[in-house]
Amino acid sequence: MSKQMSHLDDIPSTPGKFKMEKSPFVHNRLRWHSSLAKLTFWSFIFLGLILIFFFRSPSSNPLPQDPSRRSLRTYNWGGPAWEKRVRSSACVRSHNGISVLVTGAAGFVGTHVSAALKRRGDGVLGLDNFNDYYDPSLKRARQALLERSGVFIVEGDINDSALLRKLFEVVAFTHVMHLAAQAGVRYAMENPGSYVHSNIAGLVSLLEVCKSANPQPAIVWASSSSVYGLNTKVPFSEKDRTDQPASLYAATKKAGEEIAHTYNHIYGLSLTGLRFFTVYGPWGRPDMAYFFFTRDILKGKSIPIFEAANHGTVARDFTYIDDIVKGCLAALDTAEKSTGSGGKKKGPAPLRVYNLGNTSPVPVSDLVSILERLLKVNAKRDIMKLPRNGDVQFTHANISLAQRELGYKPSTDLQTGLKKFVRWYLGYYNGGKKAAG
Ligand SMILES: O=C(O)[C@H]1O[C@H](OP(=O)(O)OP(=O)(O)OC[C@H]2O[C@@H](n3ccc(=O)[nH]c3=O)[C@H](O)[C@@H]2O)[C@H](O)[C@@H](O)[C@@H]1O
Repeated sequence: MSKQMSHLDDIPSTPGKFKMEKSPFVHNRLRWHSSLAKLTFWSFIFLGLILIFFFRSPSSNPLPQDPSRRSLRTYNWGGPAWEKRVRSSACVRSHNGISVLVTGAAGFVGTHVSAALKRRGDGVLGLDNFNDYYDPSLKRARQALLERSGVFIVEGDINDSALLRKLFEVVAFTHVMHLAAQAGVRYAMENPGSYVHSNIAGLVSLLEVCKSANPQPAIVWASSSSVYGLNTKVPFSEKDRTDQPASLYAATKKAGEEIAHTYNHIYGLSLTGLRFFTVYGPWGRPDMAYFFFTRDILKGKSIPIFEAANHGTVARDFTYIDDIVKGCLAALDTAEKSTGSGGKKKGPAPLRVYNLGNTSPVPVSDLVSILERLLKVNAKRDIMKLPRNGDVQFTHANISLAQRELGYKPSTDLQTGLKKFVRWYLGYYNGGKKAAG
């Protein structure tokens, strides 16, 4: 050890009592030494903080309360028992049946489509992240319903590529019915990130896995009537312009249609987008107007009814769930195979888009009148100007393409459909006594 070092070692530990050496060399060494000590000290503190954070991290404590951080949730999957359930649920039980991965299976449309597929003997495996955009207990009740008919819902996110790859490893799905999405037009202004997460990143994650699967599945997925945005030509036909979305929700669905084009073009994936028009019915979504109007009419709360400028009517082409389910099954049945394999395109594959609507728009105020009659309660109407929150004034589907190519023929008018909804609602929420989310 050098002399100088031993001298430095003799420095008193109380800095205030230390007399500075004149030599600049000694001065620098001293500063270096004390900075090293400080650095070590702070590194320990920092490491300690990281360890504390790690052990309290969301893996064991998901953050369902914060919707923008839903992606941080982790799910348990894997293992022989889990694989057995996956295989058994996806097992085809009818001659010429198909095996379908249904994403968003605990959702409104997902539950109905899964049940219908299972009923006719197809293999069905559900996937859902059970997020808390609306009351998750409703999703759990739908899950219980599906479980009773033999459909297993894997808990996980479509952004989890490892999980998706595992599912395709366990089952050679012939089809994917992709219904997992962040829905709702107005909520996009509150939580834009969740739309990008589910409707764009999630879609790409799913298509990436589908493109590499061998065999590649055919994919049918939920687009939306909202892609017509500010289009004023009615009824809306698939050939009309869709480049003026009025909400971020609509923009992400439109982006989905363009992304579908790319994966079809490069990888030969068979892709069918279905533009749903305001789907309603039993087991529906509590964020939709017909649902929370029912809840609030029963509670005696006033309901906001939007109207356009100059008392202009706001109307929707409300479409009953059973008609939508028939359209979904027909889209799956007519989807030709994807042509690629192992991520390589072998030839052109179909790329389709269909309107699934009811072809008869109903003003929102008429929807409220029907509900009043069915519930036998007068609504407290609060007529207000259509807020600038992404809503469009009206929707109206031209369904001739779906009629021709899918045999789609909606047969439920709003009065009949709402009657079925109200019957379910009163039963499910115990005559309105149980709280509706
Ligand atoms: O078909 C579609 O493309 C879309 O249909 C619905 O969106 P929307 O038609 O806006 O359905 P609701 O939120 O149930 O609204 C229905 C009607 O009630 C009106 N409304 C809504 C809320 C409210 O407080 N007051 C009110 O008058 C809306 O302006 C709209 O005309 C779904 O929420 C979307 O996920 C779906 O993609």
